[in-house]
Amino acid sequence: MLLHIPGVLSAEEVARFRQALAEAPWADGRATVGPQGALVKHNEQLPADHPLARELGQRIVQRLSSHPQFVSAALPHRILPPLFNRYQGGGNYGLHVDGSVMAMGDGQRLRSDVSTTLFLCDPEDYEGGELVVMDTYGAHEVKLPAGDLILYPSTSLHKVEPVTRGARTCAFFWTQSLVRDDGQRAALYELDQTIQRLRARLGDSDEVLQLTGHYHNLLRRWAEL
Ligand SMILES: O=C(O)CCC(=O)C(=O)O
Ligand SMILES: [Fe+2]
Repeated sequence: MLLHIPGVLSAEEVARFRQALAEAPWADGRATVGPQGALVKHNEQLPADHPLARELGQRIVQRLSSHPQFVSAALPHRILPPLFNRYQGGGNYGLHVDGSVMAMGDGQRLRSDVSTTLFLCDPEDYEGGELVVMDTYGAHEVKLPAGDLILYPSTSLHKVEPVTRGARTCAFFWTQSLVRDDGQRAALYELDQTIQRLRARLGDSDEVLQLTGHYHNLLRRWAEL
């Protein structure tokens, strides 16, 4: 499931993030990639252990942990501390698949189920730089307003097209979901969203309560803790 979630950060928050990141010590993005990715990755990243990356990353995780739509879609078990990247002057990231098991930094490991890009610049700030995600229906080009995010299954091949004018700055991170299978997660998301709409129309009727029970019983079946 590819899902666009708008307005995760406000315009003021994005401006503060961008101001702080403009003065950050950007480094070669190949520092955090395996041998296959290193061949196709041409961007810059803020080092993961830089205090600014930690502080801004924590704010993003905090926001998302209480964001009903993100929680419903990703069913997060663990979120890898967000990283920040920048592409400019032809910078790009060729077709790749994200690593399946990642080090959390605190000794724990995380299985990447859901990949996320949170845009910190607007489409008119740069030329190119589309995130292209492949699925059985073909290639999906994603270029969102600042403050919006896209989530997509970590099982997908994807790439970032060359940025030929301006700069593209984003936060990106991986989530280990309670439910590893994308199809099961998508079914739970759609069921949850339908229940929310029914509840808004009918209140907590018996049927809404029963459907909520079905939702939790499916999650109970599929969740891995
Ligand atoms: O910049 C992006 O939107 C995605 C980055 C990416 O695919 C990665 O770092 O693995
Ligand atoms: Fe990637």
